[in-house]
Amino acid sequence: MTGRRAGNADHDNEHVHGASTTTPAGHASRASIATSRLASLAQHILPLGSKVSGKHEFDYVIVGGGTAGSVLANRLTEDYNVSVAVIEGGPSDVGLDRVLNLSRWLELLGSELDYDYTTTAQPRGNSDIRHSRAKVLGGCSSHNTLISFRPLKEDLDWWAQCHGCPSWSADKLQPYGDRLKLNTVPVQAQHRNQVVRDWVNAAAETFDAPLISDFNAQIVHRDGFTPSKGKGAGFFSISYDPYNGDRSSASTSYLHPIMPQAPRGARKNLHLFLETWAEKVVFDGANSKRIRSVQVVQKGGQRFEISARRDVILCAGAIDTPRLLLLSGIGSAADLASVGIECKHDLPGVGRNLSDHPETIIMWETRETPKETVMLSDAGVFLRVLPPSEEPGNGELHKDQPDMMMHCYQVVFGEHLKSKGYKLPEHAFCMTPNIPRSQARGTIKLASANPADKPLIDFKYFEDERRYDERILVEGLKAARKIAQHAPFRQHLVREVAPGPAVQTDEELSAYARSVHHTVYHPSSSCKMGTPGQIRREGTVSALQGKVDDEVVCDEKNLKVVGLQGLRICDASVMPVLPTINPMLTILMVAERAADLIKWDV
Ligand SMILES: Cc1cc2nc3c(=O)[nH]c(=O)nc-3n(C[C@H](O)[C@H](O)[C@H](O)COP(=O)(O)OP(=O)(O)OC[C@H]3O[C@@H](n4cnc5c(N)ncnc54)[C@H](O)[C@@H]3O)c2cc1C
Repeated sequence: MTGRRAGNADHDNEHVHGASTTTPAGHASRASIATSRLASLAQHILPLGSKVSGKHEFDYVIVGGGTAGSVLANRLTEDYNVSVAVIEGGPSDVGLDRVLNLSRWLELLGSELDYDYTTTAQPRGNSDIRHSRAKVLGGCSSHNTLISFRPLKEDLDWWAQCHGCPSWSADKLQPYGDRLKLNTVPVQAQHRNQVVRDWVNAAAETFDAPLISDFNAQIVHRDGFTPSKGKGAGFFSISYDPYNGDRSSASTSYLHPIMPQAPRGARKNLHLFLETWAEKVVFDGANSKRIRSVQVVQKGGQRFEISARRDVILCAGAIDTPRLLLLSGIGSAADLASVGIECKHDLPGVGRNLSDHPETIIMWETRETPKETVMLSDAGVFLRVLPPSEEPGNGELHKDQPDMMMHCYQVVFGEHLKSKGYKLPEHAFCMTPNIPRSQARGTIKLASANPADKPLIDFKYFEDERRYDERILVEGLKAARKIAQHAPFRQHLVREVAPGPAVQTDEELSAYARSVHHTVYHPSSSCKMGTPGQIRREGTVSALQGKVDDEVVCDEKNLKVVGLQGLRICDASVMPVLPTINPMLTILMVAERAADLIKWDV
């Protein structure tokens, strides 16, 4: 099995396509469709508070029914006097087994439910990475692996102390983790196989790292990785139903209970525009700094505007939120001019500061593939591989925190090995060292003024000034080899397939690591929040430190786009830097807190 497979024909979701794209204008024709399911779906097309005269107007318009968007849609509609529209590019996930069954996640990559972005050429990295981004209700939480970590205290305090975000310190954001609706539990006993059990023990014993039985309990209640100085190994916590393997995604947790099929029926103040693409945000004719509506186009080609009495909230993710802003004339005036778009609001930070967690891979041939698993990558290890003095920028805060993390895969996870000429075995075990605090910062720019053209995504992998990123991967590969020597785990391994025993020096390991590297699929920070006018305390380019940070896109107090009214952002793009851990729960928590800020209209 490689990382990608073409998706099946989507016969399992046809029942939601038509109804889900219904608009108020199309109400009568849709209601006549002769199925009770569609009739019930049609009920919530006339939300309280909206005008029905063919004009689509709501209190809030959320662009993107993904991870963060689902939380906001739920929380804002808790007040039945408030109407909310969600504009989602993909279909509903209701009834889609290959989405709802977590073990089938690999089938979704590269399918029609994936925007499947590519990158620009990466001179120091791998130019062949395809960045999956889900095109379905629930967004990436509907096709990811649902590994679920609460953020480290040190990461949130880093936002507060070093990145101009005092409102998002650990004491302010961490309590929102207790409010999350997902069912997050450590991988259950029936899903733990002997190979991964042996690997977890080998990792812990090799590095004298504690065995962690519940990562989130450790992070929230036991001082995280501080007592072990950045080390820990264990089975992950995953958001799933251990009984049947179903996803517990943002959609199943926050939207399904308030959609028409829910036992208690739909919230009538929630309107889902599915398979509807937001092309741009539209300025108010009478106020050049106020956003009035969103121009959308539906699958059938119907184009119209959806207006917000209060706010448009962009939740389209770290790639599509900056793309949408740029297409709307909000961004760097020079960059917009270069593609022939009139600049309506000069905001240079849009699409800058793009970050990711790059990972590399080391693979061994094994004799067989174990059967028990949640989703093929059930455990991980955190380590400290460089001395604290090497920690870039914020050494004090992160001196006792991990600087390298590895997932394991109990299958042949070899997309980039194959394309680089490695012959892949039938059975394999892989370790994938990644860079929790990568120093590379990239950009998202438009290729043209045509909204249909995919953007130019340049992560600038391994271009950081200090070459910190590649050193973490080199040390990660060495750590993986040490784990592989530990009994009884080593008895599962036949031979090292990639990079292979001939690759030994740091230079060789770095060249290999970078040539086959992949992504943990965590693009973020491309419309970062901060304090307008803040001075940069740290950054990857030393010459910019001490200068006013012109990359702030939204105000950390309220997530409003700097200099505009009626426009907020809430998704992975606002995090000023990625947290050390896999970010989904952090993004959900940001959305939970954003809902409060919006309700209180800060
Ligand atoms: C394969 C994969 C595995 C991952 N595994 C994990 C993991 O195990 N643990 C973890 O913590 N993180 C994981 N991640 C990362 C995590 O899922 C994402 O960081 C997170 O879900 C992003 O949330 P978001 O709200 O920013 O965006 P999304 O969840 O991507 O939501 C954006 C939504 O906006 C919609 N949209 C975009 N543009 C438009 C437009 N113009 N008009 C209308 N709709 C639009 C999209 O269809 C989508 O539904 C993984 C990601 C991937 C891709």
